[in-house]
Amino acid sequence: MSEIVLALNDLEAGYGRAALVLRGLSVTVEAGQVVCLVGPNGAGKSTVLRVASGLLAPRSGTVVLSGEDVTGLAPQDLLTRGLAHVLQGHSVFPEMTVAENVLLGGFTVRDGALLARRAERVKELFPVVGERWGSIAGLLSGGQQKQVEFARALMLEPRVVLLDEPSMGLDPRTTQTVFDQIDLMRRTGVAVLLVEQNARRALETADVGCVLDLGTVHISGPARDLLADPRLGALYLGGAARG
Ligand SMILES: Nc1ncnc2c1ncn2[C@@H]1O[C@H](COP(=O)(O)OP(=O)(O)OP(=O)(O)O)[C@@H](O)[C@H]1O
Repeated sequence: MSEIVLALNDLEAGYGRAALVLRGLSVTVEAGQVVCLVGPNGAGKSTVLRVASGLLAPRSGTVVLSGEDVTGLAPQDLLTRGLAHVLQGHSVFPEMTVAENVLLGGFTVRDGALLARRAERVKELFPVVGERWGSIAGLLSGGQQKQVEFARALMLEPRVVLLDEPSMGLDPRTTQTVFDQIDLMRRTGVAVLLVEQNARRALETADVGCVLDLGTVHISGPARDLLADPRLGALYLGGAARG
């Protein structure tokens, strides 16, 4: 078994005085593995990512990053420890250039030569980022902006990347590119925890799938098995499962 990079253990979390959204949820992600969370709207998928990245403190349970208990640390601290969160929707700074957006991701790197090497690496991984390096980010298409966000997230060479609905609003061809990039991240050894509405497409890319229901992991297993699981076919995959 590969190294467990991220372990979410028995999490309970919610917003204000409202009822708990997560009720004893546990998920682990290994190095070089894509784990996908699927489930109905409001199941708590984004909430899992918010707790993992420090945006929301859990009421109980732990977040363990590479063996270290990081529960309750701020997002900035988690980022410098190797956990990056690519939020839902577009989070590029539209008035800034692609270069400025990407280099922001390396904000803690003081060594200029190292920063330049990291920038070259992400340009290789995401060719469109290199091609549009000097362009104003807001002028790029949605799919291109998503790749700028991925590039920015990789500038600190994270061990784990949380991706919230990366294909949202993208056409099928661009969605394919985004999933190809997720596959590429995995092959560089990054652990990916992915939330996707497009459950079928996500499970086709993921190694492991977790179905959330009532604030906990209802079903989990190899993504390929879940794709063939009749319980999922009817509920989340838009019809009967393919055999
Ligand atoms: N900032 C917030 N304040 C209060 N309640 C919230 C907040 N964000 C989410 N919730 C509630 O928490 C529950 C889970 O939301 P969450 O966004 O995690 O679900 P999700 O599974 O990601 O849904 P979707 O697939 O629709 O994006 C929902 O009932 C939602 O209304």
